[in-house]
Amino acid sequence: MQYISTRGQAPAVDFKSAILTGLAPDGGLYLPTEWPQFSAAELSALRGAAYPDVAFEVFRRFAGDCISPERLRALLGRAYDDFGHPAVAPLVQTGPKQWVLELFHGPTLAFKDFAMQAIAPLMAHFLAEEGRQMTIVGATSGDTGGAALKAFAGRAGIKVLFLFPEGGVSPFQQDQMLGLCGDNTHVAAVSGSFDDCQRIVKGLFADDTFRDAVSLSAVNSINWGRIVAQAVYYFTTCLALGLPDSGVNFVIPSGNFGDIYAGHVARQMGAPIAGLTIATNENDILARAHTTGSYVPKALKPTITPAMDIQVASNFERLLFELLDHDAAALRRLMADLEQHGGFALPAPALSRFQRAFRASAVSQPACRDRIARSHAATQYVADPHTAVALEAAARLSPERAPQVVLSTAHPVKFNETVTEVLGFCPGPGQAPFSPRPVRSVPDVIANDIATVKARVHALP
Ligand SMILES: Cc1ncc(COP(=O)(O)O)c(C=O)c1O
Ligand SMILES: N[C@@H](CCOP(=O)(O)O)C(=O)O
Repeated sequence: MQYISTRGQAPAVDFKSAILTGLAPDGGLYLPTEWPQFSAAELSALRGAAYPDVAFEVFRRFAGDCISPERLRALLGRAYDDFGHPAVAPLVQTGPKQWVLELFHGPTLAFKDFAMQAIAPLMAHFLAEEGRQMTIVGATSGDTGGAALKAFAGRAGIKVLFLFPEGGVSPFQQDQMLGLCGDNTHVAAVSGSFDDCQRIVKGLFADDTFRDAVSLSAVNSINWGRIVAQAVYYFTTCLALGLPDSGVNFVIPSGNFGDIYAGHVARQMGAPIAGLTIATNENDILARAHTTGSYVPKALKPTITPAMDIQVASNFERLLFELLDHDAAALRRLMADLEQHGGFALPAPALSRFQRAFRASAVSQPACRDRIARSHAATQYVADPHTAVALEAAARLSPERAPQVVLSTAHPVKFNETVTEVLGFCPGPGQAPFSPRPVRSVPDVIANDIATVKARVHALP
């Protein structure tokens, strides 16, 4: 299978190059030239299959020409060993037709573990085959960083540096990242926003000399491997719910548009998905773009859902490419407008496709707090604030025949301040009440500019 760049100015590559490279050399995001399919019979045959077996079937369709089935099965067979729930991605029923898909049973208590635990061994395998080394530089609003540091710790030939916005992640997330720093895993706080961190990472990729000198790669959801790994739980959910004829309605707390885009990929591959709803916080560029077609970032507002405090949603570029009928030149023009003029307007046909394929809802902080309280009162379910954003968006949808699944993207303990403020308590990872540690570590803070980050990367041990 070949992968092309959304910007249309880089050569097509295979799966191995796409995931080792991260971002295409023309600044675009890699996409497959076609959607591999699951037939109805192939899906039915997977009913009751274990999570790693479904993951194998999804990955094999994208990567089968780059890795033997035996090796792929062996790598994925171990990828979910550190998850704290035998179902890996369990469903908890919270209403007659509503389930919460708990994606926080991985080693860092966030949905990012699903992808990192799968792509880290895969990337290490490909890298060893090539006899190469690499430096991964990433941007995080709190969860990607922790999951990546955990998954890549101690991997030979791979250095990792994650940038996060100073004061823009929860205390638990910050402590977790600092605690996961080691010989090859590093973090720095940037005096800026997550969007600044993401802009710096893309800026590093734009400098060919730097990129080659450090053998730069990315494991944010700009990396195609992340999307494949995240598509898996949409399949396992549809399978667990019996592949209903009505399809499944998913509601997804969204920021960088990676998680919901993975749902779109699963749908394109044949998963019975009836609906995909974008749930945003008050940083609502995706919901505004969906309603009006105007994709214009506003000043960032810090919220109680910091992991979604994002204005420029990197994976929206992948969807845009499809909405524009794969017209890379048109996409480049819109991206140039975003960079030079602060935004763009979706052409009318693209907007109407976007509206047909997705629904969207923006949730305020009071509504999010209220939903944490109401969910707990009604069902005893303790939702983290990001999950609560999606629960609130789900409550606003008109009732439908299809089962509704809300993605729970982080354990409540990662945002225990807000949960405790609303409910008076917060469960810890083992369900015991959580008590915060009194002493917190302090990160290095670096300037919000590319030159500083380059120097930092060159100085990595
Ligand atoms: C807890 C949590 N929920 C939701 C999101 C949003 O997901 P995405 O950026 O894939 O849209 C993130 C960040 O990615 C997150 O960490
Ligand atoms: N919320 C994310 C932001 C980065 O998203 P990614 O999916 O592109 O890695 C985080 O927690 O870091």
